[in-house]
Amino acid sequence: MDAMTHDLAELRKETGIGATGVTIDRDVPVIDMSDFGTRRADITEELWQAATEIGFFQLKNHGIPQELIDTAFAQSAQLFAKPEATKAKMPLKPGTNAGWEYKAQVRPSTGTADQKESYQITLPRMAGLWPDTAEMPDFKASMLAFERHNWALAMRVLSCFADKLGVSPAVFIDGHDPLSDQYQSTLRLLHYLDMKDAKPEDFKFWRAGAHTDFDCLTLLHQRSGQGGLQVCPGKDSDGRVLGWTDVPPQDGIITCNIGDMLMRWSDDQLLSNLHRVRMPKEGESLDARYSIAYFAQANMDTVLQGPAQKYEPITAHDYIQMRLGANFAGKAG
Ligand SMILES: O=C(O)CCC(=O)C(=O)O
Ligand SMILES: [Fe+2]
Repeated sequence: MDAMTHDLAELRKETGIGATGVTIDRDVPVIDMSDFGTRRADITEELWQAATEIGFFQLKNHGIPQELIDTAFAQSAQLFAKPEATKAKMPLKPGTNAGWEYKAQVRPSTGTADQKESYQITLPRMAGLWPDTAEMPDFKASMLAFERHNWALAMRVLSCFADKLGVSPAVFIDGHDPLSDQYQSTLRLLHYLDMKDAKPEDFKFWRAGAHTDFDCLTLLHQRSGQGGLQVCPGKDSDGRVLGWTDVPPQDGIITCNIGDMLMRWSDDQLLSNLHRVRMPKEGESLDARYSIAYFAQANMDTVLQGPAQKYEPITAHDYIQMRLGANFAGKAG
């Protein structure tokens, strides 16, 4: 096939959100958060540009101690290494974002389950869902500390967006108040399965199928050498063929994306775009992959409405219910 027929064939095959698409090299901006107190205005401009143009950015010198991140990953690996019967005592109740699940998340974009297990922490919903303290004495304290640090960083980023939106930072900070029983931000520990003994056909699945996040802002911690995250800034998509960009993990860097809730809350100024986790390619490590995501999601009773009032006001609770409903109807999300 010559290049042009090949391109056309590729174009026909690779359409739709769940398809492989094409790979495009491009940079996801890395934003330096150091000296935030004095550099706030500049940092705000950089965050705003990235969030309004592609919806993805990376943070360095973000202030979360590396030791806390390493401990959270070590505790996560210990948890996932426990026997299935132990983990099954902490089952995820669908729609709660709390507890453990194994290959239970089916993405509407692909119709198949993500090749992963996850354990999710949503603080007001954790009764009976923490691992046994005798077996994992440091788990809960490490996760609580890590969760709070992620919350604080997320609020710092949201405060910058508040400045540009012309609203008080309190709109976001009170809207994600962690002391409220309405709090529904989530720390999600992720374990993508080892592919060393996998069959060739297993590689046609996704570690995480293409989706946008429901929340306001996601902070994603990755481990270097454990790549696979790909992002798709909408505006570069070529017709219906989507262009995907690898975001290789780097030590000390947190990858962030805007979620659907903040897109609505900002009257569509801040962009929630597609991302996914692909299988390892030939020559890449077939080991398990671990990542940890913090989803800053407004409290259930927070009313979402942007400054330009483009959409009707809606509580974050009703918004999530609406999105879950759309998922069951087979739409992307
Ligand atoms: O594990 C990753 O790299 C991405 C996870 C993700 O996008 C999600 O859980 O929403
Ligand atoms: Fe995601």
